[in-house]
Amino acid sequence: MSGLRAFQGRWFVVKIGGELSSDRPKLAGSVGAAVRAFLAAGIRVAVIHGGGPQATELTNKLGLTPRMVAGRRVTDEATLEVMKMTLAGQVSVDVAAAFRLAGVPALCTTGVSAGLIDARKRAPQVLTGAGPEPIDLGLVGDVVDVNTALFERLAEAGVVPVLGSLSGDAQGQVFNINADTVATRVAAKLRAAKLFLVSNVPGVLADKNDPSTRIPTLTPAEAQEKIASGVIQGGMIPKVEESLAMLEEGIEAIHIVGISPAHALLGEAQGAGSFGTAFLRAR
Ligand SMILES: Nc1ncnc2c1ncn2[C@@H]1O[C@H](COP(=O)(O)OP(=O)(O)O)[C@@H](O)[C@H]1O
Ligand SMILES: CC(=O)N[C@@H](CCC(=O)OP(=O)(O)O)C(=O)O
Repeated sequence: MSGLRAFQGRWFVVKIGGELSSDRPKLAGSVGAAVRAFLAAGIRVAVIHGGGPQATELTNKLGLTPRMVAGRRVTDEATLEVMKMTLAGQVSVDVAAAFRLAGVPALCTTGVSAGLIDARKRAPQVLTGAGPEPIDLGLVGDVVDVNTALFERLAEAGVVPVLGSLSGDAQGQVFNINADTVATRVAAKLRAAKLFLVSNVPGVLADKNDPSTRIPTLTPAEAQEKIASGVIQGGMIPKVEESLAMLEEGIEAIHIVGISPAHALLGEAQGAGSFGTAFLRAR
């Protein structure tokens, strides 16, 4: 625990993938317990959660067809309704319940609230792995600004802001944003000491089907090579790309870490590369 004291007064941002919210005791015993330890060490904590799997499941139940391009969801009006129901509904409440179980004072909402995350529509752009043409993802946003003053006030009040990855603009439009993207932007704006992307895999794997092949640390060049050679695929591509883009923006270290074992997040916070994959700015 003593190693954590070095981060007193700094921010840690923790992103949890949507699928982790379905097992409340597991989420409470891993991420919840780690966040409690961070707070006890005087660290400020913000949490961003996704809800991709739940959204896909509800989309299918409604008889609609989910469409993902390079790990991002093409979002029309009907899809945005589904994202509101899952991110601001089911997943938000399940995450709140897990943090209650862990004894963490989490205030669960979305980036739309009080302009915590200000966004605008993402212009069509070329996406890695999706061909040479620019892709229009519909009602998908880019983060324009983060209300860091409100994050600070919430932290001073002893509250952990927990945001589903919806955002909005001052005209009242709501946007869907990949939760990894929101987390990297929030961490950069808060000049976080650490960003943790907690997922269902223990880190970046040399063989994505073999959890024993975890790569402890990666330089930006090594990570780019692993994307180009196809070692890093699917949902891991935006995670790694967003991480690399933000490393130069003031975040000291970004860690991709699993939900198992329960002490993985806490252990990774105390020793980079010990339980996950760490991207370090200066190596
Ligand atoms: N080299 C790799 N190492 C680890 N995971 C990988 C790799 N390549 C692809 N993946 C896939 O990326 C997934 C994690 O991304 P994603 O499902 O988007 O996570 P989350 O929902 O937590 O954001 C893993 O479940 C895995 O199938
Ligand atoms: C634009 C975009 O792709 N948004 C994501 C937001 C949720 C998310 O990122 O959830 P996970 O962290 O569980 O993957 C989506 O619609 O799936």
